Amino acid sequence: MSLSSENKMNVKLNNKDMAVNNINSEHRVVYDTKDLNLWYSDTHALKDINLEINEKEVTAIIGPSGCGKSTYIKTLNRMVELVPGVRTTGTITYKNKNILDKSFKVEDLRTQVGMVFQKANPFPKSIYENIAYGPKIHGIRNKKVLDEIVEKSLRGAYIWDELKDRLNENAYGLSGGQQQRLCIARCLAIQPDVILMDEPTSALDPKSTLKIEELVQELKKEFSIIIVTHNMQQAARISDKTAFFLNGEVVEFDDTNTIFTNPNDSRTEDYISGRFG
Ligand SMILES: Nc1ncnc2c1ncn2[C@@H]1O[C@H](COP(=O)(O)OP(=O)(O)OP(=O)(O)O)[C@@H](O)[C@H]1O
Repeated sequence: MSLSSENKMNVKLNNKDMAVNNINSEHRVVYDTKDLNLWYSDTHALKDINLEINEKEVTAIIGPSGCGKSTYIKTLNRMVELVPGVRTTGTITYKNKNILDKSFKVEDLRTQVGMVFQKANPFPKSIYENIAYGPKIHGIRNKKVLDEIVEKSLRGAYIWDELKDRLNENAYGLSGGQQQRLCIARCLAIQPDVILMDEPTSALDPKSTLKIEELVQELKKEFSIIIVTHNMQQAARISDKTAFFLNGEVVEFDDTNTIFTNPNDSRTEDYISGRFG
């Protein structure tokens, strides 16, 4: 994994730049979802979802409360199956394998797909141990190697300079925004292919939010990122593709620029212009 230098904070956020990015990009599909349905017992939460998510892009999932955004993102790492009574049909192909197939080992997925939650959830351990934990579980014991992983991961999450002299302090002593970037660094330490983010900035102030948004723009050079957000401006600023969910269905999935400037479906237009949701 080669992480970008901390100095590269030159982020292009306006629609024109995004359009140029989209035209120039030729990405392979990282997740191919076909005819996915999901039920929580009797609740039909996802209905006939078909989505091709490209690698090394930011894909935003938007839609009103209860439309199935979190359910979908948690299906991508099979976290959703921890809920009793969940049933799925259809397929999600990741690296040529259907991850919903019973024979697919969920552990294989967890080493390749990291997740960042709405509320930062560091372990009650030192900053260093938070990052070293995953690599240690995967058998890395050499202190020098762990030191390198910790530094690289914190640099990758643009938080090395802030934390390099505090590595032995408890992570609970960090601000909310710092804790969230620490959690992103913890994801990077397992060298994932994909980072799932479920409303990662909804509990943060505008300054911390901006830092995470800038970080996402840098991370997409190395990783595929799927982000659930309630924040329309955020989706418009940072994503390449946007999927609009409503009542468990995908109403529209397209280049973010198209979704926000020229949507096909009147329901998309109504939602992004704030007429409901
Ligand atoms: N653990 C669960 N058990 C039963 N039903 C659930 C569970 N989690 C979600 N649901 C239902 O599935 C549907 C989709 O919920 P989900 O949390 O995916 O929506 P969301 O779009 O992420 O909402 P929000 O924006 O409020 O987080 C809702 O009807 C919800 O009540």
